[in-house]
Amino acid sequence: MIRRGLTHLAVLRHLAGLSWRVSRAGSLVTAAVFLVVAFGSVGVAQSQRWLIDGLQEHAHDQSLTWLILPVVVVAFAHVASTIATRVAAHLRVNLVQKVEVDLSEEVFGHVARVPTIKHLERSSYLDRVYLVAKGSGALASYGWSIAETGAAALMVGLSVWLLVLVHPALLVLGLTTLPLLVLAGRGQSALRRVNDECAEATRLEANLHGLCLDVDAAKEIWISGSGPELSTRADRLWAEITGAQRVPLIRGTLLDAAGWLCYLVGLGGGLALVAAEVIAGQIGMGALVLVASLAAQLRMQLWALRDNYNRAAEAGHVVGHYHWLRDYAAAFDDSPTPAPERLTDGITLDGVGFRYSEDGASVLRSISAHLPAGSVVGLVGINGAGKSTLVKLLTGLYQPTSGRILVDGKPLSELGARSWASSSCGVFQDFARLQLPVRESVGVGDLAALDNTHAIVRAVDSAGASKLVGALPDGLDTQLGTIFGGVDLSGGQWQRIALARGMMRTSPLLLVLDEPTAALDPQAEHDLFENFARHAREAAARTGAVTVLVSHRFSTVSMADHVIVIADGAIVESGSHTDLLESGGRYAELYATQAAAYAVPTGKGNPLT
Ligand SMILES: Nc1ncnc2c1ncn2[C@@H]1O[C@H](COP(=O)(O)OP(=O)(O)OP(=O)(O)O)[C@@H](O)[C@H]1O
Repeated sequence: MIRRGLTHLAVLRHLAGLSWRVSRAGSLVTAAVFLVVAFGSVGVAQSQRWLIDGLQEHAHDQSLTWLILPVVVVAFAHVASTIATRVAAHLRVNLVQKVEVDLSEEVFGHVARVPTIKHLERSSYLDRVYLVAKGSGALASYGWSIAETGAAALMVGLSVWLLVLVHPALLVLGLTTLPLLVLAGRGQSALRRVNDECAEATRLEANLHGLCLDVDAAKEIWISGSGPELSTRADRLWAEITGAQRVPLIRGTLLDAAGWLCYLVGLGGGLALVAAEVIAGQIGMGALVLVASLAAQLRMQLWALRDNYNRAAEAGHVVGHYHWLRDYAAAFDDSPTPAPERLTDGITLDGVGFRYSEDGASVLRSISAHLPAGSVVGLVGINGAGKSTLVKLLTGLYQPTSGRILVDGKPLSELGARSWASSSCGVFQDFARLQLPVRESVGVGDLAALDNTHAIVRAVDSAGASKLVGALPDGLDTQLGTIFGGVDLSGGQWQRIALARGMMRTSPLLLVLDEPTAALDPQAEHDLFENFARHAREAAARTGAVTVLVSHRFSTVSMADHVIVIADGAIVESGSHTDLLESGGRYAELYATQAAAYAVPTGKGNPLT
């Protein structure tokens, strides 16, 4: 409980800092106007009482000069309160919007700075990231919502106090406001719980609708005619979500109505009591006007208090998710030992096992192998054998569930995922099509060299993409992709751009090529490997880099120094291409099947050596 309170305080301090940073003057002026609003409405009621009491006191005076001051004060209080309320709302919205922009950047910054991908592949993590991103608007106004809740509570308190001054029994009217506040909060918190539970369904619904607008999915959706079905499924999900929200919404409305009923009974009783006192001559007419005026204001103040409280509670709920994300990202900040400058021994897999979730099946089992510094290692296996998963572990995107990976004898887990990520480069089978100008789409492969045209041209050349880029209307400055009015590329051309991106780093310790040539024609593949061979040799000479090559094409795999065959998550064979062919095992079997199907040439020339 105390820890939770401290967490909320820390987040509030952080938000105040953000607000101060985006606009000092705005923060100060908003706070000042906000105080005027907080005390303004009580001032209005009090000045009205002063005016009415004055009327009774001077009932027999001929001169009306005493009236000037109270009338001016009442008019001023009204005008000031109305203007200040509008100005405060405007200033607040303006300030909160600016804070929200910073906060959203921060949230996506946290997501981007996590060097692993578990949080992007696990639905429970994605739900929380989604809830933080969706709630950043509420979170940005957390401080103001609390302050406005406090101010509204103060106004309610002052109004009740003025009522008690008229007659102590009116305290009961004040007490009748409590059920309204307590009951309204209950309904909202039940709704928040349902929204959390529906986070996955909400993401799925948005995803299904998004598919209908996705240019890559459009072809399949159109040919299969699945568009209406996808839309129906999305609508069904939406109906489920709104159905789940219905019960807490109805419950909340009923509780709200019960709270207001309680207040109205108190108000009726209070007005009747004061009217009786006025008739009996116990108190003045001004008191009745004050009670009527305060009762009207109290209703507005209660609305404000309830709404602000709900907003603050909503933001407070997001704090938990926000803090989780911050902690999760910060856990990767410590890099006790940076990655070495170069590899001397290589990378060792020591009994590595892995499963994607605690209750899921083992995807890798007891993998032990040594990948010598400067070598090219091929990974072979049928679909789903575990090759890409092993690559994810080698690049530090996931931690092994059992066993360890050693880099020059040091556990990879101790190197710090970020440091190791910046020492790795590569291309993955599900490469990204970054719809940016070519120089950026390639340059982001090494952020430090993003403005280095020479480095970008070299990478484009290494990926065999010079001819492609030369033919584009603005060369390196050509915008890629049609979403932003640029040029679209073929699958193989996109893959070359991804390859160029993967070749931006010139001194990596680990090069990964996971199905790098799947979309390339045979000539392009041959050219690419000649270029790649040069890149790998240079990297091996400079840093002792290990190259891991995943491919279903045996003409490609045969270029590796060492081949590891994986089946059902375990190593079933390893050795050189020649040795494995001679041993007549699993590798030879797969090779023969492919040779029969595609007539693979049997030449053993290896451009990597
Ligand atoms: N993010 C994930 N969450 C859960 N299971 C996964 C995930 N990614 C892969 N798997 C499972 O892990 C197993 C191995 O997948 P992996 O992608 O490593 O195989 P692969 O050998 O690279 O296959 P392919 O040749 O088809 O690329 C498969 O059964 C797959 O369903």
